[in-house]
Amino acid sequence: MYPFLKGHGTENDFVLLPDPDGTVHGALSAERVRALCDRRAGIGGDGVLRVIRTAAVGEPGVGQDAEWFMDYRNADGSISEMCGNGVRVFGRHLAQQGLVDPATPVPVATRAGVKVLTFAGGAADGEITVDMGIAKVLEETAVRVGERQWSALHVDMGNPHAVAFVDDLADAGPLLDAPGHDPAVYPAGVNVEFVVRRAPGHVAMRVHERGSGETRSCGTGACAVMVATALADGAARDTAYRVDLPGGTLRITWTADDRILMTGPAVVVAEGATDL
Ligand SMILES: N[C@H](CCC[C@H](N)C(=O)O)C(=O)O
Repeated sequence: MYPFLKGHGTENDFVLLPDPDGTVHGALSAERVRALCDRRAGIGGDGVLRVIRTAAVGEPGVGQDAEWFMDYRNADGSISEMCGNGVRVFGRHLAQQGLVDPATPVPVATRAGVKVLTFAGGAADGEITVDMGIAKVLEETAVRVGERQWSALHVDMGNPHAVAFVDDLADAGPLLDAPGHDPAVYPAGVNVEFVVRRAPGHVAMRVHERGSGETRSCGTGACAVMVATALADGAARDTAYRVDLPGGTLRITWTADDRILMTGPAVVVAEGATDL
């Protein structure tokens, strides 16, 4: 048996695996990740967050400029560079375990670089703001669901996104299969977001995540949505956007120095042991 915890950020939920020195799970197989995320035969989750010291990772490009590394895996076992909701839950766990001090900014290493977390409350309460870094705005592309097609904007938040504005969030129907996309634009797959405007500075979205299917929320996706909307609106920098998702609300700002700040909740709901 080995320990796990369960947590979520706006109902994007994760299985956390404490593995500080990397000796519990070794390479952490895709098969184990799938078993853990299985909502019937396993614990259930949109992904796995392995909690490992950066010094124990040994992956190229994972710098030593943060003590902890978030080893993120999608529910299908695939690796992604970054998870916005996940990094807030990751930080909540570190603070609750007394492994970091929530009174000061907390750097977390990821495959998309170091993200710095700022806690509004203490270790166990209050929202968390993540400096998500610089958004890369790339080309116009398209996504297809069934017979429908929409133009979309390719935004890179460390992971790939296609943001499509729709008239009604139901237009995309039951997002059971991955929306079609141009493999030349997204050779490693893509997270697809459908957005409607609610009011100035206020949008609502649904998301089909690469490697996890439709989820209740996607932090990097909400950032990509905010960037696409702010560009379309011609919004000034430092304009705060409210992004409503099926699982909750995130607040996102594109700062004057071009960084994306995302603020939202993070909760650890359970802990246990498993031999999955
Ligand atoms: N499925 C995404 C990773 C998780 C992103 C999402 N859960 C978030 O909160 O950013 C991908 O393969 O790029």
